[in-house]
This record gives sequence, structure tokens and C-alpha cells, in this order.
Amino acid sequence: MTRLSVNINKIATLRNSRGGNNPDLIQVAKDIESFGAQGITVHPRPDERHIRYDDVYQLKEIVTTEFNIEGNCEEQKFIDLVLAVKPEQVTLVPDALGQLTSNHGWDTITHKRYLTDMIGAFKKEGIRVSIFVDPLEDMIAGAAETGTDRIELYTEGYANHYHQGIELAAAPYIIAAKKAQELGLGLNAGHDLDLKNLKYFAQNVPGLLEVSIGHALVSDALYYGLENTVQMYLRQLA
Ligand SMILES: CC(=O)[C@@H](O)[C@H](O)COP(=O)(O)O
Ligand SMILES: NCC(=O)COP(=O)(O)O
Repeated sequence: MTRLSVNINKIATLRNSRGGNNPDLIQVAKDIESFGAQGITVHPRPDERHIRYDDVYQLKEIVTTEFNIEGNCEEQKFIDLVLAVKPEQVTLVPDALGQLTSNHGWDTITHKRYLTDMIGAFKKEGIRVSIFVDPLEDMIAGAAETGTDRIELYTEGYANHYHQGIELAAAPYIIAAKKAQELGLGLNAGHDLDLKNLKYFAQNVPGLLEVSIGHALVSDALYYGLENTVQMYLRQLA
């Protein structure tokens, strides 16, 4: 079964918009877990426009499922944060400074040496490592050479194209997943997954261990309520 990790960045965006503590990010994380989600994901960015570095320390105290921290390991502040907090999983994402949202995976061939060193440093501390990659076989082969435990397939391409034909949109992800399996890599996926596109993806991409979903899930919660929404997503994965 594929596990659901809820990305709570957008809860923090709402809180930050008024400078107070409403909604209470910590309480929301606890509630999401009690509604059945199997993980909490955060993606702190250097400008702290949503998750703040301080939030991550507080979340570590209360998350009882899997805590996944995503971010760019080229920032020393991010490395220090992850090594101090020691989440169950770190997901390395090659975002540029000030980027609106993640928009590409690692070039695992060009950055192989660098990734190998970084991944080794996190694994030494007992932190499982996943790296964000596009669904390209050569990038997955490169990932396998870095020592990463898992890859996270960047799913924006699937989300953008599934309206035009779901089988065609999913095809590169199925090939990528098979390659990951062949090379012994665990498989996660995320970015723009939603209630319309998730079920087909989860049912057809082999070996999918975890999806992290934030933007669409928090948006859906405005209509359906948070508890109901988490359960609707879980049913897509059942
Ligand atoms: C790696 C990835 O796809 C997610 O982390 C996503 O980018 C969420 O980050 P934002 O909430 O900052 O858009
Ligand atoms: N890793 C992807 C993630 O955490 C959530 O992405 P999105 O659902 O906010 O696009």
C-alpha cells in the first residue's frame, strides 16, 4: 500500500499571512495524523515564506508518523537543520533560491559526486534519504550510483498531461518505476498530485511506497473539511 504524507507548507502560508498562530500548525499536524495520514512533510525554504526553521524543531517533538523534510542541501542552514532534527526521511530537491515551487529533479549524473557525499552524511546519522528526480531512466540509473535509499518522482508532468490521456501521461513514470525497482531503489512521488489524478497513478506505478501531497489537499479541505479530505485521499490509495 502507498502511504500518504501530507505536506503542510500551505497551512503555514495561511498562518504567516496574519503574523499570529491561526491556524495552529502543530495542532493541524497532530490532527492530520489522527485522521489517518501516515506522514507529515515540510519543505522549508530560505525565505521561510511558509514553513519556518523553528517550526521544524517543534514538529519533530510531536510527529508520531514519518517526518519527511524536503529542501535544497546546497544551503548550509538546511543541512544543519536536518542533522539536528534527524527526521525519518530527508528529500533532497535542487531548487534555486527564491523559486516559486519545485520545478525539476536532480541531474544525478552531473552532480553524482556531490550527491554521494551529501547522502552519505545524512545516512551516517540514520536518516533515510530520497532524492527528487524527473522520470528519466538515465537520471534514475545515476541516482542508484549515489547511494540514495529512495527517489521521489517529480509528478508535475503527469499532473499537467493526464487530461490529454492518462495512460500516455503515466507511461514515463511506469518505466521510471520499473527502472528504480530493477536497481533496488525505493520509490516516492509528489508534486501536484490530487483527487483526480492520484488513484490511477498509485494503481499503475509499481512499487510506489509514498506520495507527499500538499497544495491540492489543503485546497480541497476548504470544501470538504480536513478530516474528510485526508480520508478521501487515503481512499485513493487503498
Ligand atoms: C518537492 C516538491 O515537489 C514539493 O516540496 C513542493 O515543491 C512543495 O513546495 P512548495 O509548497 O514550496 O511549493
Ligand atoms: N514532494 C511533493 C510535496 O511535498 C507536495 O507537493 P504539492 O502537492 O504541494 O504540489
